[in-house]
Amino acid sequence: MNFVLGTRRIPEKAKRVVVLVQNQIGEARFGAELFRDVLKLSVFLKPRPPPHLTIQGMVLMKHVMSSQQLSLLSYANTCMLMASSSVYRRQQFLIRSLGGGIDHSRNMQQDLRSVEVDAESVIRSITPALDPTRHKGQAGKIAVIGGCREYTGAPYFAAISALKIGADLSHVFCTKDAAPVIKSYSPELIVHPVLEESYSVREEDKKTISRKVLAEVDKWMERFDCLVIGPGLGRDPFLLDCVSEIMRHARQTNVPIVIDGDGLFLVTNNIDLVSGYGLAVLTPNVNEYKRLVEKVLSSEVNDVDATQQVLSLAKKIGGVTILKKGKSDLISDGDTVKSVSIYGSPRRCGGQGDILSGSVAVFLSWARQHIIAADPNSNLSCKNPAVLGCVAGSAMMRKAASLAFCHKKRSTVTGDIIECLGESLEDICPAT
Ligand SMILES: NC(=O)C1=CN([C@@H]2O[C@H](COP(=O)(O)OP(=O)(O)OC[C@H]3O[C@@H](n4cnc5c(N)ncnc54)[C@H](OP(=O)(O)O)[C@@H]3O)[C@@H](O)[C@H]2O)[C@@H](O)CC1
Ligand SMILES: Nc1ncnc2c1ncn2[C@@H]1O[C@H](COP(=O)(O)OP(=O)(O)OP(=O)(O)O)[C@@H](O)[C@H]1O
Ligand SMILES: [Mg+2]
Repeated sequence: MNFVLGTRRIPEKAKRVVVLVQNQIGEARFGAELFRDVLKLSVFLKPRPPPHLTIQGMVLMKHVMSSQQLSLLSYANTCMLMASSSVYRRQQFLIRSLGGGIDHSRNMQQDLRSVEVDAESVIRSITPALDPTRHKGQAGKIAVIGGCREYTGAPYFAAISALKIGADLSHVFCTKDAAPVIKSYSPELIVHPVLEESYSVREEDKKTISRKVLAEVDKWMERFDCLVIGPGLGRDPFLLDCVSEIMRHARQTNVPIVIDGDGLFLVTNNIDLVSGYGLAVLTPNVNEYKRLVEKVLSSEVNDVDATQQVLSLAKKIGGVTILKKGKSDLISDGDTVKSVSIYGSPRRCGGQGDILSGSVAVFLSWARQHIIAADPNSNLSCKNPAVLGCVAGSAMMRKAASLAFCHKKRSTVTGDIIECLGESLEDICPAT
C-alpha cells in the first residue's frame, strides 16, 4: 500500500513512503535516507513539491507509527525542510504540538546529529580557492605506493582520483613490471618503477635493494603532502618489508599516510607502524575491518554498536583515524565519531575504495593547510585534518558514485565514477 506524504487521502497502514523533496538538497536527501534506513520504509524521491504537503503527512503519520518512529520521522522531516526555511517554523510548531514523544525525539535528534556530519560544509570550508597567485604544487602533491604484477588498476584509480579532485601532482611508486602498464593508462601520472618483489631479488641482494628502494622514495618524501599506501600493493613479504621502512620514514618527516588495501594487511600484522601517529588514516572495507578488530581488540565485529567499536579501535591504535567503509561510512579518531550516509550507489564494482583513498589524501592535505592557515572565519568544529579529510573524501566519493549511477545504471564502472568527481565537487564548491 502506498503512503504518500503530503496528500490528504492517506491509507492507515503505510508500507511505502513517497518523499516529496527538492532532491538537489543534501539535507533533504539525508532525511529521505533516514526514512529508508531507520523507519524501514521504501522511499521514492519526487522533486519539487509544494512544501506544506510534508507537514500534512506528518500529522497523519502519528496514527500509524510508534513514538520512536515518530521522533525519527520528525528529525527526517526537519532535515528535508532545512532548505525550505519558509515552512521550517511551521514544521517545528507541528513537532512540538505532537506532544508525547517529543522530548524523547529531541534526545534522539541530538544523538543522530552528533554522528551524521554536514560533509558538504566541510568540503566547502577546506577546498582552497583557485587563486592565480598560487604555484604548481600548492594544491597538493600526492604519492601512491602500490601497483604490482597482479594489480595495476587500483594505484591508477587512487592516483588519478587525486588529480581529478584537484591535486597538482600525483606520483605512483610501484614494481618495475607494473610501471609501464600504469604509465600507459595516463600521461598525467608520474610513475616510479622502484619496488621489487621477492621473485626478482636474490637473497644476498635483499639488503642493498631495500636500501636503494628507500633512497628512491626518500628523495621525494618531504615534497609530498600525503602518501596513499596499499592500493594494488600485493602481499609479497620482501616488498612489504620495504614499504614498512617507507612508512617509518614518512612518520619521521610528519607526512600524512592513508593506508588501504594490502597496506592494511601489512599494518594489521604490524600495528606499531601506525600506532600513535595522528596523521595516519586507515580505510578498511568490511573484510579489512574484521581483520583489524580481531587483531587489535581481540573481538568480533559488533554491528549493533558499530559507533562505539570504531571509537575504541581508533583509541586503541593511539588516535589514528579510521574510516570504516560500508552502507554508511563511519569515521573516528578515538575522540569523536562521524558518519557519512548521504548519496551513494547500489553498484559495488571494485575500485571504489581506491577512488576514496586518493580523494581522502587530497582533502586531508587541504584540511591541514586550512587549519595551519588558521582562518578566523572557519566554522569547523573539528580540528583534526585526518577526520576532515575522511569526511570530505567519503562524501565526494559517494556523490560521484551516485551521479555516475544516474547516468550508467548497471553498467557503472569505476572509471565512470572518476569522471563524475569534477562535477560533484563543482556542485558543492563551484570554481569561480
Ligand atoms: N582493478 C584493480 O586493480 C583493483 C585492485 N584491488 C586491490 O586488490 C587487492 C586486494 O583487495 P580486496 O579488497 O580484493 O581484498 P580483501 O579485502 O581481502 O577482499 C577479498 C575478498 O573479501 C571479500 N570481501 C571484500 N569486501 C567485502 C564486503 N564489503 N563484504 C563481504 N565480503 C567482502 C570478498 O570475498 P568473496 O565474496 O569473493 O568470497 C573479496 O573477494 C588490494 O591491493 C586492492 O587494492 C581492489 O582495490 C579492487 C580493484
Ligand atoms: N552498501 C553501500 N552503499 C553505499 N555506498 C557504499 C556501500 N558499501 C561501500 N560503499 C562506498 O563505496 C566506497 C568503497 O567501499 P568498499 O567497501 O567497496 O571498499 P573496497 O572494498 O576497499 O573497494 P575496492 O574494490 O576499491 O578495494 C566507500 O566510499 C563506501 O562509502
Ligand atoms: Mg579496497
